[in-house]
Amino acid sequence: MANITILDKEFELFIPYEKIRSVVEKMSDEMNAKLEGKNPLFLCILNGSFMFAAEIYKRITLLDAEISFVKLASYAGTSTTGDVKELIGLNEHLEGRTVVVLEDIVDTGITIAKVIDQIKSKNPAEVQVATLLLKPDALQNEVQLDYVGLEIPNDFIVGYGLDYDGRGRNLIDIFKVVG
Ligand SMILES: O=P(O)(O)OC[C@H]1O[C@H](OP(=O)(O)OP(=O)(O)O)[C@H](O)[C@@H]1O
Ligand SMILES: Nc1nc2[nH]cnc2c(=O)[nH]1
Repeated sequence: MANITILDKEFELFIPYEKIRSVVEKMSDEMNAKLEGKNPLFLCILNGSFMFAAEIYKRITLLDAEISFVKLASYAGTSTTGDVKELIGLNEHLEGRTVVVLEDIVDTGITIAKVIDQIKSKNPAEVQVATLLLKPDALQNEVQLDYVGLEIPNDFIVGYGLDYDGRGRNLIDIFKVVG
């Protein structure tokens, strides 16, 4: 496939959709087995995870499963640490529930660590974390990951929900930056 250009960057095909689909199928099989008999709440972390979450969730066969959509929003905090991030859109009571976080990518691990902290503060019975992609060489801290689709090198990627400056989320395959 020919390279594509988004804004000022060139990208080459990296993970074709057929590969993504087989990874998603394997992950959802694993979740169906591990979550049997539970009433799990899947939490899609917007924006990037919308496509991954939809494809996982339609393969979840548990009749007691539920899904919700949340976003980690930044706002100018007054704390000395500067940037404060808060999970918004979470209306469900998490107390006593099994929560399964759905992320498209864990890069530095900063986002998922914040998400896990905020979910745990609401006293769920258990938190499980699923990510389609993991960049092991970029991870800054150890993070809890229960389901990992693919480990990838530390290159910038777009497609399948992931954007470059708002563009490229609609690409069905995943592309990586050239150069
Ligand atoms: O491990 P990290 O280095 O924290 O990076 C991972 C996060 O980066 C992306 O989100 P982004 O902040 O770009 O927002 P978006 O999902 O709305 O595109 C992605 O969806 C993850 O949530
Ligand atoms: N689009 C995109 N978002 C990211 N967030 C963290 N890593 C990445 C990446 O490689 N691509």
